[in-house]
Amino acid sequence: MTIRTLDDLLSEGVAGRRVLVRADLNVPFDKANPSVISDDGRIRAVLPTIIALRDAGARVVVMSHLGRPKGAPDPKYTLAPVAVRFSELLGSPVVFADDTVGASAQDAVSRLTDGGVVLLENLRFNPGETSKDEAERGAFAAQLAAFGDAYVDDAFGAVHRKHASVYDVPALLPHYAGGLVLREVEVLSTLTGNPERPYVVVLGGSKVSDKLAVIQALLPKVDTLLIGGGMCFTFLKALGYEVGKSLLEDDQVDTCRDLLASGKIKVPTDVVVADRFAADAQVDTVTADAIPAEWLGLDIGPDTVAAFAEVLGTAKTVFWNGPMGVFELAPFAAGTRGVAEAITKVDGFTVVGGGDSAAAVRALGLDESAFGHISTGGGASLEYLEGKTLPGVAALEK
Ligand SMILES: Nc1ncnc2c1ncn2[C@@H]1O[C@H](COP(=O)(O)OP(=O)(O)O)[C@@H](O)[C@H]1O
Ligand SMILES: O=C(OP(=O)(O)O)[C@H](O)COP(=O)(O)O
Repeated sequence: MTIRTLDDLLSEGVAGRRVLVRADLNVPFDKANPSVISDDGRIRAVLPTIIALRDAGARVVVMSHLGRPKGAPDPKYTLAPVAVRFSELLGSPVVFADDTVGASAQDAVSRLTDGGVVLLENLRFNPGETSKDEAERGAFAAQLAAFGDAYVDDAFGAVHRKHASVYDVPALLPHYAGGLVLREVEVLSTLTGNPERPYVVVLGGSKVSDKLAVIQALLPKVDTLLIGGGMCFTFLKALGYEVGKSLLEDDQVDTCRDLLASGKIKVPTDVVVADRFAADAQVDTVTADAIPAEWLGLDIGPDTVAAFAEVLGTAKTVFWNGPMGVFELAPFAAGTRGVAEAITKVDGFTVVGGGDSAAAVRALGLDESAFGHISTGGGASLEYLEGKTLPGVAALEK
């Protein structure tokens, strides 16, 4: 099945046409200063698509989610600061609509002139975006589709979500893949064929339940899986250790025990623990079987970094998603830094995927060019590597 691309749309001519672009502007904010964007990589990643459309005279309507609000407006998750940064990077105005499909959005879209850009408020403020009910999703999709004459998906980080803006809108409009989606899929496809071995996958981060589901499918394809970050504690619990107040998916402990039986998974042997989730917390490094009851694990320890680096030293293909610890706070950044540095030394093809993982590479001042590819999508990359059909890609193929 062929996918029509942004270039196809541009060659059809877009001057004066309204083009609805799904972007993934789900950027991280500074933990100490929550109104400040700490990494604008995802905004930069979609700029070529927006610039091409703007310069061709399209009327561009951009839509995105931010975080995981619960289907209702929540000021904590407004895209307003993203619109400001977006406009700075674009070098031209971005009109922010302070609702998604309501009066403000309708007004902003109706006032668009050729080459103008509107950003709608967070899609997830509307329950229809993420609903499992097809009719509810479809109704929201119809409201969004009314804003466009064509649809471009350049939200690689969200193509694994069967959400209205990703899956249902393309069924209602002529649809095209943006350059970012095409490039990401092209690079990741080199890992699904016959990756050079040893093939090592490193997983961390905080979206524990999402990722535990992926591990099962990924295990047969990889030689070694290194587990750090928030997800390691469910595995440590499966080994019979107490994990204090660390992130834990209690109902997944049995699954983790089964996964460990594969013999391919390495988990931390030491952990950096803290008495609370804060940069000025009391901090200690303990063996993985000695996490104090009231404390929480916020990074992998130095012995684990050394053991992971040894495995990575022999790897020929590496995929890494999810920070090894809370790298945003200095006392918990060493694990992520150590593993990232080990990956930069790999004599083979390396891919880093995920909004926060890519942000970590930049925040820690690592050389981005030392990685083979830095993907904007963590969960999306993982599901692609797992061999799953991605709803967003399937919708573009139809
Ligand atoms: N031990 C831990 N406990 C709590 N949060 C963690 C831990 N280790 C890493 N994290 C957090 O995980 C977040 C990133 O997770 P995730 O969204 O899954 O990664 P990505 O965006 O790269 O896919 C970071 O903000 C980091 O602070
Ligand atoms: O941040 C994202 O994914 P990632 O953390 O897996 O890279 C995407 O914006 C998707 O967000 P979601 O996992 O809340 O659907």
